[in-house]
Amino acid sequence: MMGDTMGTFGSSMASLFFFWATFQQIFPDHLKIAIKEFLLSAIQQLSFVQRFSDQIINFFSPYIVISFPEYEDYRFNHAFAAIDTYLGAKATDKAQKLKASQVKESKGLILKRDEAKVRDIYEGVNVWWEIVTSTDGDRTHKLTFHRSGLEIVTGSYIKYIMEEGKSIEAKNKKMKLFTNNPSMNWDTSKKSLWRHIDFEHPSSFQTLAMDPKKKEEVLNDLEAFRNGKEYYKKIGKAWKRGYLLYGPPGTGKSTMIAAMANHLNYSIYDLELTAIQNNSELRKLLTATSSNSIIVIEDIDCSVDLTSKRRKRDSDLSSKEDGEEGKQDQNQSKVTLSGLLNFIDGIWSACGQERIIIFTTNHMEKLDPALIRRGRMDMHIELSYCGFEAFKILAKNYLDLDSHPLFGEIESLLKEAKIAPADVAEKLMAKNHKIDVDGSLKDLVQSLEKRNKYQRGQSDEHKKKFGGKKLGVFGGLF
Ligand SMILES: Nc1ncnc2c1ncn2[C@@H]1O[C@H](COP(=O)(O)OP(=O)(O)OP(=O)(O)O)[C@@H](O)[C@H]1O
Ligand SMILES: [Mg+2]
Repeated sequence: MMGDTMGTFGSSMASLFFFWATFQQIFPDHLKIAIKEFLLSAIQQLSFVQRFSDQIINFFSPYIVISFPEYEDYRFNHAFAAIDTYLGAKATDKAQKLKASQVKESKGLILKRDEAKVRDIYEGVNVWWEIVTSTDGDRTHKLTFHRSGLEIVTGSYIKYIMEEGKSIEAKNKKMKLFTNNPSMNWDTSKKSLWRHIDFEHPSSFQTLAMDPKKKEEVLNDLEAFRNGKEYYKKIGKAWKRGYLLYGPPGTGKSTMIAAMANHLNYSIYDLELTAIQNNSELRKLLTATSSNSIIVIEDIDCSVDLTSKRRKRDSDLSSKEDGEEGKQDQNQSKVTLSGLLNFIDGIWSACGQERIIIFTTNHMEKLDPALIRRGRMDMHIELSYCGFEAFKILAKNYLDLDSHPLFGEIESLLKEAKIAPADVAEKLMAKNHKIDVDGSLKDLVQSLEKRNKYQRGQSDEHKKKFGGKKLGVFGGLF
C-alpha cells in the first residue's frame, strides 16, 4: 500500500520534471523560480515521507535485527569472531547431518544453508544469520528473528552461540597473532588498532631445545600462573605474569613464545613500539587487548630508546626525572619508560585478566633495571648457546635420533663452542628433502671444530679490541 503511494508520487514527480523541461523557455524568469521552489519542496517532502515510512515499517515489522560488527570503537569484536567460528563450523553439509542427531538430544538445533543466509533453529525459534560487507570492507553479522522469539534469543541463544564459538575455537586451537597497526593509520583504516592472522606455529615445549631443568621450571611457572586465579585474587594482584627472555640471536626466544602460546592456548599480541607515538596510544592499544593473551615486545632494547634518559640523567644531574614525558626529540616515538612501567604494573590492563607480558632482548645489560626488576618481569629466562642436552632434543626433532657414535665427540665440542641452536638446527636439516644422519652429524662436528679453533685464536685479540666483551655468534661463518 505504502509502496503504491510512493510509485504514484514518483511518476508525478517525473511528469513535473518533464513539464519544467518543456516549458521553461515559455515561462518568464519569476515563474521559473517559483516552479523550481515548488519542485524542491516536493522533493524534501518525499524524503521526509520516506524516512517516516521506514520508521513506521520498522516499528510495525514483526522481525528484529541485531548487528554484530567486526570492529567496534577500534576494537576487534570477539562476539563477531565467536559467531564466525560457530557459523563456519556448523553451516556445512556435514554439519547438517550431525545436527539432525542433535535434535533428539539437547538443544534442538538445526542449521540449513540458504546461500548467503544461514538459518538456525533454537528451541523452536527460527533465526537467520547474514554477513553484510559495507563498501569500505567492514563486515557485520546480522541476526534476524521474529519478535516472538526475543526472549529466547536474547536470553539464551546469543549466550549459547558465544560459548559454542569459543569452545570450537579452543578445540581447533584457533589462536590469533595480533600486530598493531601504525598509529598514523588509525584514523584512515578506522577498523582496529590491531590487525590479526590465525596463529599456527608448530613450536612446542617438547621440541624446544634447552636445558631440561630450565624448561621444567618455565613449564611449572606457566602452570602455576594458569591455575592461579584464586591465588592472584587472594593476594590482590592483577592476574598477570612478566617474562624476560634474553640471550644471543637464534637461541630460541621467539620459538619459546610460540611454545608458550601453544601450551596455554593464548593469542599473541606482538606490540611494535616504534609504530606508536606516545604513552596514551600505548594505553589505547592495551585496553584493546583481550584476556588469555600474551603481549610481546621483541627486542625491547631496540624498540624505543628507553634508556637514553637514564644515561642522560647519569651524565647530567640537573635533568628531569624518568617519569616525565619526553620533550626532547619531536620525531622520535614518545613512549617513555614510565609509560611502559605503568602498563606492566597492570594499571591499564586491569580491564582484562590472565595476561602474560614478554620482553625479549639480546642485550640484557642495556635495559633499565626498573623495567626488568622482579615483580615487573617476574621471571628472567636465559636462552643460551646450544649445550649437549639441547642438542639431543634437536637431534630427536630433526633426525629422530636418540644416540649415535658421534654423540660423545659432539658433547665435548659443544662444551667449548658458542653455537646457537638455530645454527645447529641448520646443520641437521634435511638437504633436498633427504635425511642423512651420518652426513649431518659429520658436518656438525667439522663446523664445531672450526668454530672452536677460530674462537680460541680470536679470543685474545678480541678481548684486546673490545675490552673483554662476549664474542658474537658465528652463525654465517661456518
Ligand atoms: N632452543 C631452540 N629450540 C628449537 N629450535 C630452535 C631453538 N633456537 C632456535 N631454534 C631454531 O632457530 C630458528 C630461529 O630461532 P628464534 O627465532 O627463536 O631465535 P631468537 O632467539 O628469537 O633470535 P633473535 O634474537 O634473532 O630474535 C627457529 O625457527 C628454530 O627453528
Ligand atoms: Mg626472536
